[in-house]
Amino acid sequence: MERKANLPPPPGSSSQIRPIAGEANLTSSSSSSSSLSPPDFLRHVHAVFKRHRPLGMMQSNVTRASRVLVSQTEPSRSTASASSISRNPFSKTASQIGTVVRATRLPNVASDQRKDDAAEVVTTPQGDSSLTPPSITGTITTTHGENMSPFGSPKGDSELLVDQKKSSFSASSCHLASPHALADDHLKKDRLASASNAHMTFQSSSYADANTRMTTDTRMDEISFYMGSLAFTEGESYLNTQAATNDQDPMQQLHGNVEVSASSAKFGGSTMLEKRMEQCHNQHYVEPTTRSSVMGSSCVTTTSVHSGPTFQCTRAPLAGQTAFPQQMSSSTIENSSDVLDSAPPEGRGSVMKEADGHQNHQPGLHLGGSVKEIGPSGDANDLQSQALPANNPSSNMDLGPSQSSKVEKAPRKKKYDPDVFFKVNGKLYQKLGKIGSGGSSEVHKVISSDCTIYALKKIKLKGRDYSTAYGFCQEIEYLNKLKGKSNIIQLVDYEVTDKTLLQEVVNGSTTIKDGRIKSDEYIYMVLEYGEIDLAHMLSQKWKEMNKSGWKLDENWLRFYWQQMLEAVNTIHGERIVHSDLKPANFLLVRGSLKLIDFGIAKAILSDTTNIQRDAQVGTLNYMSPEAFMCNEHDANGNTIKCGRPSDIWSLGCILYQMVYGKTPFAEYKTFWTKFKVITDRNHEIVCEPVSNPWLIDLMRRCLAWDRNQRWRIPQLLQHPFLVPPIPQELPPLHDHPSKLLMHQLEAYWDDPEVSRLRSELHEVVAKIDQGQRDRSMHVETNVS
Ligand SMILES: Nc1ncnc2c1ncn2[C@@H]1O[C@H](COP(=O)(O)OP(=O)(O)OP(=O)(O)O)[C@@H](O)[C@H]1O
Repeated sequence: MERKANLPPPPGSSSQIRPIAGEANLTSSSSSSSSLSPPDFLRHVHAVFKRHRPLGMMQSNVTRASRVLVSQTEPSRSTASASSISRNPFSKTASQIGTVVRATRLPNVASDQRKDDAAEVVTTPQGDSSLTPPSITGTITTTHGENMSPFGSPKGDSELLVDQKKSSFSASSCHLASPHALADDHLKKDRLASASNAHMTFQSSSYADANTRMTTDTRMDEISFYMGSLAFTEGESYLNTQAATNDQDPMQQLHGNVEVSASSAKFGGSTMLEKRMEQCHNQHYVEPTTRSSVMGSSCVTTTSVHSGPTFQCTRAPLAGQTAFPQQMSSSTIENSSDVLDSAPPEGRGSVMKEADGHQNHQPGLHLGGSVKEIGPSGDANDLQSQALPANNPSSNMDLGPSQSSKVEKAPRKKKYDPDVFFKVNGKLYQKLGKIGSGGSSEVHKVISSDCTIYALKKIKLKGRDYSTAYGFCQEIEYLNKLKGKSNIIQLVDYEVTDKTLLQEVVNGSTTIKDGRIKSDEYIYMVLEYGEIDLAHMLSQKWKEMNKSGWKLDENWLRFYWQQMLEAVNTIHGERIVHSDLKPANFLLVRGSLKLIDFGIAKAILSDTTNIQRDAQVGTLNYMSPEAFMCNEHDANGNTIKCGRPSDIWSLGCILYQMVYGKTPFAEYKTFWTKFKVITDRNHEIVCEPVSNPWLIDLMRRCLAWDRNQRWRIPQLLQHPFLVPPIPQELPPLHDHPSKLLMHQLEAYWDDPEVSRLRSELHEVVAKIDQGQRDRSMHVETNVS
């Protein structure tokens, strides 16, 4: 993004994670923010206009393993099989899904072949991206002493977001609510700003940066800091569109502002709201409105110069809720110009909808929350019922009786700056930075109008043939199938912009055999956002270990290994083989690993049938022998197929990497040397001794050359490395620790090294026993 440099810096440096404030901090930050006097506040605003924010660190520096796409060896075969079955990737039943066979993903091998060694954990990561933010709980005390209970949210960052918003909200409510009860400084602020006719609409959210997360103790001065970038950056489109509202009906503008005030006033009292409503209706004047907005990496800010200071804040909807009634800031934006739709994103997808997804707004939801809250009568429903018909953006303006007499204007064509926003199904997502890219896609961190952070995967279709593009859509199918599975990244929304492809997908067949997509078409996928992937975590871990000389942390390993197994078990249970398991495809989301990237996943036709690939794909360092030889024939003339065991092999490679810091075939640098050694059944994988011999056993179970010898996930979950055997007989507690140790060592009876240690220990224990006997005899003698 060309405008990166103009954004303010993230809340912490790229290499630091700011500590998350606890409850006390939240409270105090709320109040501190609210106590910032207007001159201070404005000074901060001015000051930050001069500051710059490097966003470059949003993009990962860690080199990653990349998938290799090898040209289809037997395309006709797979095509044939595909043609005989339903190929609708959006079909819902397991049997239908099982019949889907994907077309060759990328026809051009050379152009898509990527570096494959990059994921070695010793690569230098972006140093600061490995920390997992703790989720925040606690209550926030508003300026009115209300305790706002924390929101538990299952969404990516929403816990943090919500808390931050509440924190900001408390600051905002102090301006609007119960003006009579306001502290002097608040009154001064209000007057001062009113005198200058400065209406400031403030919308704030916090969310994680790619590398650091904004803590909940963000103060008003920090928030104003972020506001600084608004005049220079992405907010331009807002600025323009918001400013364009000057030609709107003045009453609409007034009502828009009144509504904001009112919504905020809800939290503390309505006196000021009523006064303002009255003022608006009686005076029939309007100030020229100038607005600008920015969403920096940690804050969304909207300012508008209008009448009276108003701070407002949104709260992100939680899963299961439709929208927050307090979603006023986005509503305000929507009021005047381009809309950040406040409708909850869950469960929407364009592919099954009409192709005109862009116009498929849900106007009732733009201001639904606010309208409910602020009917002049005070009845939450009276304005809701006045919602204008769909696709009429001005419906959001329908805020009071005075409007009904106005002449309706033609709906304004909504514009947005594509450099700043992505639009998916009519919903805008502001770009916050690129967080990754793969062979066929780029992934951006984005923020929605409800201040939720998402990852937006954008797959470029231009130049692809239709069958390849159709294949891309399968990722959507799998993610839909895996909806609700806690260890799989969740798909929130998606859109296929190419109408022909869309039609193909809806029809469930690729009728267009030839021809490429010529125009700029994309597949957009809005995904739950992951803070860091396992590749980064590993490199961070190894850096720490190298620095401190620590040995492998077995419990750390167990913790994540088990989660990886469970995630893969989930997809295998759904008859899906991932086919591209590698550390970069495990994302940490709120402390748990989740599986991503089903771009080359395959459905298993039945439990007894393996997948026959139409292309060799995967990431070389993690590719199983059979993946290299897929579609070839073995010594008995059988076709070599890939299935669940192929994923087990990849898991074995990841485990090996976690243990040794490199993949088992890392030293073989070229494709051909890798191919040769991996497909050689006599090649012995070197496993250096480690402190826990079960670990070596575990790796061997996963990396058995013969796929039939590899353990399945249920077995792996019971492997003694994860579930250490409990000694049959526990020694009495008063026994010497050496005896306890001996009992524990008995669990490892088959390890020669352990049995040597055990016999040594046995001698020690015998001596201890003898010593104890001698001592007790001595005591007895003395006593007698
Ligand atoms: N939901 C997400 N949250 C955060 N980061 C993500 C998310 N999805 C993807 N990424 C980042 O983007 C990178 C590329 O995404 P993904 O693997 O889905 O794309 P791809 O084109 O299939 O890549 P590849 O060809 O390497 O498999 C990931 O490695 C990860 O770092």
